[in-house]
Amino acid sequence: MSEKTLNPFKIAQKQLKEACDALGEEDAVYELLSQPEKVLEVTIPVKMDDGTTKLFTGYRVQHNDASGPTKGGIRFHPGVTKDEVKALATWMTFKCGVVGLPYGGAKGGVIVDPTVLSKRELERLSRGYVRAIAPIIGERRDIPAPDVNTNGQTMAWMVDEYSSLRGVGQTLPASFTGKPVEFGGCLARTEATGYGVMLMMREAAKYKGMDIKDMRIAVQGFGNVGSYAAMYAQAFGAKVVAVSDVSCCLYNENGLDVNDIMKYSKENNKLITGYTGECEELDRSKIFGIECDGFAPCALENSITSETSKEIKAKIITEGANGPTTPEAEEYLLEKGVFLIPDILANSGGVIVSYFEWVQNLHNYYWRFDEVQEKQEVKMVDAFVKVINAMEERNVDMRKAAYLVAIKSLAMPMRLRGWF
Ligand SMILES: NC(=O)C1=CN([C@@H]2O[C@H](COP(=O)(O)OP(=O)(O)OC[C@H]3O[C@@H](n4cnc5c(N)ncnc54)[C@H](O)[C@@H]3O)[C@@H](O)[C@H]2O)C=CC1
Ligand SMILES: O=C(O)CCC(=O)C(=O)O
Repeated sequence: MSEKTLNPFKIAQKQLKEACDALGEEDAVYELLSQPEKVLEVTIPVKMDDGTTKLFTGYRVQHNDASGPTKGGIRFHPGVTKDEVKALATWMTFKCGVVGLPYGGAKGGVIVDPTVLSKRELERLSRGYVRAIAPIIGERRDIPAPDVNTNGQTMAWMVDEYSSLRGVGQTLPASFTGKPVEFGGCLARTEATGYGVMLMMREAAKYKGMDIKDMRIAVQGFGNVGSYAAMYAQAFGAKVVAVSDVSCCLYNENGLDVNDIMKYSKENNKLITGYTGECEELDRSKIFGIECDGFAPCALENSITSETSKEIKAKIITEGANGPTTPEAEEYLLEKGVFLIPDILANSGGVIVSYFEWVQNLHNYYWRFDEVQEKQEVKMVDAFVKVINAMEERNVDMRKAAYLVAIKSLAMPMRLRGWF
């Protein structure tokens, strides 16, 4: 099996096993966390614009609800598989655990190429998916959010559909997060994941005796996470020398104009190819070999393989994507002395601000943009310090340390509930 097609669920289980062994936890902790509690597979019939009906396969996986309702995004992508959604749900449990949110993990996915669907077809698919998973979700049970190829608009359709289905004669905004601000969304949620990725780059730089202002940074993926990661890297004073997406890599050793590229990509079907500002357009694979100090993979799983890791020049990697580094690549990078901030910590900003959105929806009281970012920063920097302490105390790498922190916080409620 090539590393690109490695089963992410097997990787998640391996990461968990290693951390449980390092902690000396009872076998029951590994057993309980190694399998999701619920896996729902659904078939969604969608009436297409040409009058035909197409069937789509979707999943919702709830991994563990010991600490609270489950939480996690919904992905629309042709490469979605049941095991990928199981892995993403598992990682969500540890992500919520490491930053201390009162949630367990979940994730959803639909096998679809959304780029070939019209807006109307996408709306019908989103509503159909919600009708199919409605029996197992809810604002106190499992709260979905956006992920790859879904956004605030998708969430708005889903809240609308879910609220009518529940038939209580009222809108239920807390049933989904990542909604548009005009429809119960939270200020700073759109920016949250990318902002958090660069908060972690900044803290990692400090820990390594560097200053983010002196860093050259490269970002893979220019969607929600990657574009805001690049924007905040620049806002923190770093030089963003390269960004890439599925279409190409843009490079300028003197620094790119990230805001201008964001504007261009919005007007160009969310792609950066053809941008005519000051830079070179390279093949997307060139992002790995860019001369830089910090690298943020913000696209999909398994992009840093044993092959691409050999090209990476960065001293710090912050994983904006979920599962971007294969175990083989990680081993090589750690041996080389690269400081790697794992996904469950680095990209936790999204679910942290989703939690803030949920709290605001339940209270119908809304916070300012700067209040949200301040609260996000406090949570992430606290978690960073906890993980660094665990790393130093136990002499393990950052990923294992993050799992140790998360597993400790998960084992207690499971024990108190009498699950083992
Ligand atoms: N949206 C969120 O709040 C969160 C997302 N994540 C993770 O971050 C990653 C990205 O998610 P989003 O930005 O939301 O998705 P998105 O759909 O907004 O963007 C994905 C980006 O990746 C690019 N891409 C796809 N294949 C690529 C390839 N082979 N090479 C280079 N670029 C490629 C796309 O062109 C696009 O720019 C995913 O792993 C997701 O699970 C993690 C935490 C929260
Ligand atoms: O915002 C959320 O609730 C979940 C975000 C997500 O799917 C993730 O962190 O991978």
